[in-house]
Amino acid sequence: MGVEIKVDNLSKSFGKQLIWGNVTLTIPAGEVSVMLGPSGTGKSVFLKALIGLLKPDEGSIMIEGTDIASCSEKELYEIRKLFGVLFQDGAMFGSMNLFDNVAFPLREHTKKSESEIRDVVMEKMDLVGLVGAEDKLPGEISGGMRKRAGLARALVLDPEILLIDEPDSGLDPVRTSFINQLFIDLNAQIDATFLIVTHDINTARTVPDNIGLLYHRHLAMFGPREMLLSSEEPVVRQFLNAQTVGPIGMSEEKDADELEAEKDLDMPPLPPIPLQLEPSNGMPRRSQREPGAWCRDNGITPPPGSFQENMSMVTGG
Ligand SMILES: Nc1ncnc2c1ncn2[C@@H]1O[C@H](COP(=O)(O)OP(=O)(O)OP(=O)(O)O)[C@@H](O)[C@H]1O
Repeated sequence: MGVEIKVDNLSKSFGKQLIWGNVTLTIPAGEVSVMLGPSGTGKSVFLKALIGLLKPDEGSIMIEGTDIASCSEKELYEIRKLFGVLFQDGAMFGSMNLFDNVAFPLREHTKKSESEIRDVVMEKMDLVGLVGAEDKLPGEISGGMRKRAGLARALVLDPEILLIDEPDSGLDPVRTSFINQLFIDLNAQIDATFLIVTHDINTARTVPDNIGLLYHRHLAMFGPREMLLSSEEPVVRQFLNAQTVGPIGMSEEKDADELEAEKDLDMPPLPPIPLQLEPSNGMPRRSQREPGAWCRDNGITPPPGSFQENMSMVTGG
């Protein structure tokens, strides 16, 4: 289950404004990947390109032999059936209760009977922990519950790829932890390919198998979590450790004067790499790797104290 997304040399501009160029990466099948980047670097534009809502100017996006960037509307319609999308606010219809919101894609895209629809909806409501809330209106529930309902709706057509746009927006740290745990538990159960766009450094450090970083109109790096968390590359290191020293400034890149002023400042040492979040039932996910395996296989010594239980969260410096 889960399919690979192979992106090659992708570029997108609006008018004269280049959003990003030469983006090349393979999002592995069945794994959880996170895309990070400062505000305005085009993370949402990237998600929209993946589902064919925005056409890139150059490059290809191959999914199961179809190039999303150049295929016909008919092919796009077919390929979109592989996707589930969770938008930032859950994108619920305000006048429909949660049951009808979650049932909506089934009523639109399948010929299932109402009793079959009820079974699927209740199964997905159960997966996201919302059984009992079917009759509630979106306006009557918390932001966290709305996201869960959006997730249930994204799951009803049994997607092979789940795209999730800023799941932590508007959520407190506890709700964010719960929803992160839900993603890991879901990935273990359905084995779909997950791509999560987020600003939350703690999510990026603990949840995914892979991390990507969009910065300054290009993809700075994409690879296994341990590769980025042990990277000395200044942009990656600054962003993933939420530091002020480094090339990223308040409004994207620092200018020459700012960089000159901090040239004698050392970047703080890399913090330990935390353990990756595991499924709550203790059964490993198919794509889960042993802690430290990537570092060991690549001859990298992880920062001291890495992969220990009960490590405190990164708070930056
Ligand atoms: N349809 C559009 N037409 C013109 N410009 C657009 C369009 N969509 C996005 N942009 C521009 O593309 C840039 C990247 O936007 P995007 O929303 O993808 O950034 P982001 O990285 O997701 O930001 P944030 O983290 O703040 O959500 C912005 O400058 C935005 O104004």
